Amino acid sequence: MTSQTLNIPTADQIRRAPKVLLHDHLDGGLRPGTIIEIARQTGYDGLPETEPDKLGIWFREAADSGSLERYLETFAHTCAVMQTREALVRVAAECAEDLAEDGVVYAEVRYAPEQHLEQGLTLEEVVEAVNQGFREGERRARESGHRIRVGALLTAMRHAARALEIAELANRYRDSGVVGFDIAGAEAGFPPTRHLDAFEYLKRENNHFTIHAGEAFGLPSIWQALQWCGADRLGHGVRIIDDIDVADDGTITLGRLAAYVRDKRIPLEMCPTSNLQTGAADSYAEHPIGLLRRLHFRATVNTDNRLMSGTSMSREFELLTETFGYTLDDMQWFTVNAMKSAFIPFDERLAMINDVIKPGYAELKSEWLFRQTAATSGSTTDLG
Ligand SMILES: O=c1[nH]cnc2c1ncn2[C@@H]1O[C@H](CO)[C@@H](O)[C@H]1O
Ligand SMILES: [Zn+2]
Repeated sequence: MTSQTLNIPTADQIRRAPKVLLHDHLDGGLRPGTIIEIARQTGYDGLPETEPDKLGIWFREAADSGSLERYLETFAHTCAVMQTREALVRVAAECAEDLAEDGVVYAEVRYAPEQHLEQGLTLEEVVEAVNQGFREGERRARESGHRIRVGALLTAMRHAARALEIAELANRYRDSGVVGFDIAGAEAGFPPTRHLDAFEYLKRENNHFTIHAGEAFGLPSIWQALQWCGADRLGHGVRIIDDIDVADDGTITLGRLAAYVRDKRIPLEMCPTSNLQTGAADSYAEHPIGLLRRLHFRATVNTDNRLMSGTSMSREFELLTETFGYTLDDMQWFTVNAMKSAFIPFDERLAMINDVIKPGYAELKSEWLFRQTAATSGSTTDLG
């Protein structure tokens, strides 16, 4: 047996390993208890449950519908309690804290400012409140011994018509906590080219954006996102699998689009559990991430919506480890892929890889080596 096949991480090692998250929705990751408290404070009486455990289960079950449209209906409740400055600061701070606690060292967290204006906040006030929350959460995480950096991605809703306005907002705050732009929401019937003006604007500004594509709709959506809109990354992108042919004898042939995605190292923000819930994949074992990793696509692992999917970065890696037998080396590969694909400047990404990620994994691997040596020399030392 080689070390490759042996250094499968334990759940505890997965949690302690430095992780990088590129695709996480702020309004998809609230603590159930927080939703209940803010609903009480602000007089929102539409919650389906008023006890935290039950509410958490309700979100997971309601999101487990097999359809993206139904999955998205659950966000009405989280957005309803994210309409005041105080609520946004709190939710963002808790998001940063929760991610740090889970071992995430760098995260890009997205939300749609246009969904937080119901009680009179302006777009700018929304962005500033969320930024304040992220800074507060980073500080609290540091105090409890965790190190995390969080950048915001501003999302425009693809069924609406505010993409250019939101892209301009992202550009205005690019040196103050906002690292890029995204579009989200129902995919079928809302092609990314509807928002071409926003993407062209951002390109002229040398700014960065990702596009949810190839989740609930197939190759045409991915093709438009890349070749018409010029996306730097793909949110999900799982349907790229439709352009990869695996013959009975195992021969693999990439179509032109899949070859382009791999050749150009286009990052795929993959979210396995979310994909199972919306019907974009049938099981973990059949999730395209297995094949895409083997073919060396620039695949990354993400949570999408921790509340609706009942997940975390550690949980996603545990599931992948159980399914595909991934080792610490695989986990490091996904993590370095993600860090390389982040929207912060190159020198800062490099510093994260060299100063945080590589030393973190080296330490975990040395624990494993030490345990192997102890085992072969008959020692019973338990390294915990
Ligand atoms: O997986 C997804 N696909 C498409 N849209 C999504 C997904 N998850 C969340 N949102 C949408 O993005 C908005 C801003 O965060 C959320 O309110 C939700 O409507
Ligand atoms: Zn998403």
